[in-house]
Amino acid sequence: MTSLPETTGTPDTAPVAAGTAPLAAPQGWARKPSTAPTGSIPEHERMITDARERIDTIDDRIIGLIQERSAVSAVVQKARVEAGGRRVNLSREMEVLSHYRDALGKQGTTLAMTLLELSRGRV
Ligand SMILES: C=C(O[C@@H]1C=C(C(=O)O)C=C[C@H]1O)C(=O)O
Repeated sequence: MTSLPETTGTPDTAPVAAGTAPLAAPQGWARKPSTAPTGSIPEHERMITDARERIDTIDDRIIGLIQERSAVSAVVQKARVEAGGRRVNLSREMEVLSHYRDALGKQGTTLAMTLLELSRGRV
């Protein structure tokens, strides 16, 4: 089976700060002429198909984790409401947003807001 290339070597851009999208591809991604025999599936097509299968598998895991997160969040919300509190706790939500922003940058905040909405509905 064709293995996916590792991303090696020094990127041709400096490491990007959190919240900044890297624009340039790492070195080693330059276009090469195809050496595939006529009529066969080109190497890059197989590599893309393999990589997309991996992406679909990763996405399934992410979706499962989001569902698990929502279920755990619902337990916390229910317990608080049953104890006479509010379902939403904004200071805790700020911690969640900071966690994602620190790890992923500006889009991390957007992602965390979507996760919170999936976990507790719109406020
Ligand atoms: C789960 C909680 O309840 C709500 C849901 C949160 C979440 O899904 O992360 C965070 C804060 C609360 O608005 C909690 O307070 O921890």
